[in-house]
Amino acid sequence: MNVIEATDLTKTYKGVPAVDGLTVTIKSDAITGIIGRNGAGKTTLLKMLVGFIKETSGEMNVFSEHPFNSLHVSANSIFIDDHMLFPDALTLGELLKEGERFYTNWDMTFAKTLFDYFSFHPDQHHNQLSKGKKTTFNMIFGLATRSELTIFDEPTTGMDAAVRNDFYRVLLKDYLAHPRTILISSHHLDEFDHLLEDVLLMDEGQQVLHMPMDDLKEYAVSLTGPDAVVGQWLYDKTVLAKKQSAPGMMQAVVKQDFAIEQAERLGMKATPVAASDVCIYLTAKTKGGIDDVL
Ligand SMILES: Nc1ncnc2c1ncn2[C@@H]1O[C@H](COP(=O)(O)OP(=O)(O)OP(=O)(O)O)[C@@H](O)[C@H]1O
Repeated sequence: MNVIEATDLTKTYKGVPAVDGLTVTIKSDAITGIIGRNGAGKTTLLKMLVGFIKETSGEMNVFSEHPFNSLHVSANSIFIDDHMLFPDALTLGELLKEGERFYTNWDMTFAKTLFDYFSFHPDQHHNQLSKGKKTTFNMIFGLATRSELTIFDEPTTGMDAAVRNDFYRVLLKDYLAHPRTILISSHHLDEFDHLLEDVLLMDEGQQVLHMPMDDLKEYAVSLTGPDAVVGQWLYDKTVLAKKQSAPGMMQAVVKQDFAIEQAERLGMKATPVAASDVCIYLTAKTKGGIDDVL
């Protein structure tokens, strides 16, 4: 079943598209990564899905309802990012109690276990926490809601490496015990690719690809060999990147839609390309790198 269905979805700001004609379906009970470079439109898409902002055009359904102003969508979804606002007057302990009051699936035992593990104190206030502690509390709150649609927008901002590892482990364990639809947006696919079932890669408000993580891992291959051999091989292939790897030798990253043994028989060395690198190649700008402008 699909929790999210969007057709030709567009959001513009002063005529400039942030999300640009996106057609996508997201299936239920899976963890999907929303990946893209800065400004790709990830946050804008996610905020439309939870009804925080309204689309400019196109159609969108979440739990078969239009999410903007939908009580059903807001009661069954949560959007977690590092700007989450909580009332300053309430302590962290009181915030957990409010969570329990509002969210029907709230798990207080789970929330308190994590609260203690990460050394929070019930009398602390959210606005007095450090940046990393704020995102850690937000993560606890978001997971404890057990919302049918749980969205993390850049969830590990400010967390140190140990807390980031803990976050991904907790997320996976909790998801396996309580499957639900989880979206995680990030630039850093390599950090959490082991959690994902599907990946939606965005660029300039549009979908670049949307596929199972396992397929993305095999999407491309790197071939290295003599210039003439690789050059000849590439003429009917989809080339993601190429460079001179040594004098007379070329390295090319190509879409893997051929039998690798064929390339190896011609003397090329084939090596796998990590899913995160595939995303980087597919969204690389053609203007060149920073070294070309400075
Ligand atoms: N409230 C707004 N007013 C005007 N432009 C906006 C607004 N929100 C987003 N944009 C623009 O829309 C585009 C997409 O922004 P968005 O925040 O959705 O991207 P993102 O993929 O989440 O980026 P990042 O990874 O940097 O957080 C950007 O060009 C951004 O400047």
